[in-house]
Amino acid sequence: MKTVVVKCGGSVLKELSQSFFDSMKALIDDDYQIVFVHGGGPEINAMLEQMNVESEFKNGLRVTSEEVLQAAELVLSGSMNRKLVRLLEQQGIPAIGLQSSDQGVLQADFIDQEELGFVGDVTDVNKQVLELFLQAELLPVLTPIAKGPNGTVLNVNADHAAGAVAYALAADHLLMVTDVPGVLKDGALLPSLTADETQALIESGVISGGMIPKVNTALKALQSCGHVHIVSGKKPFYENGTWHGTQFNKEESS
Ligand SMILES: Nc1ncnc2c1ncn2[C@@H]1O[C@H](COP(=O)(O)OP(=O)(O)O)[C@@H](O)[C@H]1O
Ligand SMILES: CC(=O)N[C@@H](CCC(=O)OP(=O)(O)O)C(=O)O
Repeated sequence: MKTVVVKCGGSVLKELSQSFFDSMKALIDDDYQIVFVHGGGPEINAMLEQMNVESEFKNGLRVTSEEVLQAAELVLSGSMNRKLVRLLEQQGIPAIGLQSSDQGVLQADFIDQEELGFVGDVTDVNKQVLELFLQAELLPVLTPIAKGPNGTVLNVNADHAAGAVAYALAADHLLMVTDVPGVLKDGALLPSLTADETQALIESGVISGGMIPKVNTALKALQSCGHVHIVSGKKPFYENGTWHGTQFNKEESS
């Protein structure tokens, strides 16, 4: 069985199109098993605004105080996870929502507690739990909240969480679904990128903001995962065995 890890950004969760779900069903028909990891950054921002709590990002990571962590958990597990599971079930795709700190589905360590607070990098994934659900033909839907050391709970960037899951499962494909058709340059889609080309686009500022953790995850994932794609959730991403969006390729050895 081939495995695809799908990361869905908060920017597009509300706008997933019917054609996106048709591509999901096409993958299932072609015998792929799927694990979902979702974000919810914009929704956490909205919640923090309502609470009058300031929030700051450093290198694409949200500085997470205890108060921010509570809001993030509330939004991610209480709202975004529920919405995504229901959407999948409405489409006839049996899914199960998992709060990833439970049973150490995701385990993480602090990145830099002083600088970032309760923010983690995934150190381990409880594959057994995921495999249990996959065997039962239930699509696991994971929050990017991890079990930290000494009873802590850590906020993980959802792109990084998806990369870690793809690595742990030795997934064949990592798909990062966002609100743009892929990596763009001057408005045009770049259908394929090597690591060197991607690095040059970051340095020239063509790739910026939220696209940076995404492409960095893509490059890291290439070390363990055969195929990495950034695609739009508003359009079909897989049709008749063909993948759309930007595909990342290992450098050709010279
Ligand atoms: N070169 C680029 N090509 C496409 N999008 C880019 C690029 N550079 C920056 N971006 C921005 O990255 C955004 C996607 O990242 P983000 O908003 O964090 O998405 P998500 O919530 O899906 O993780 C796009 O909406 C776009 O504004
Ligand atoms: C540490 C960190 O930055 N965590 C992210 C988790 C959600 C996320 O990554 O959501 P998107 O995929 O929609 O950006 C946050 O708090 O926003």
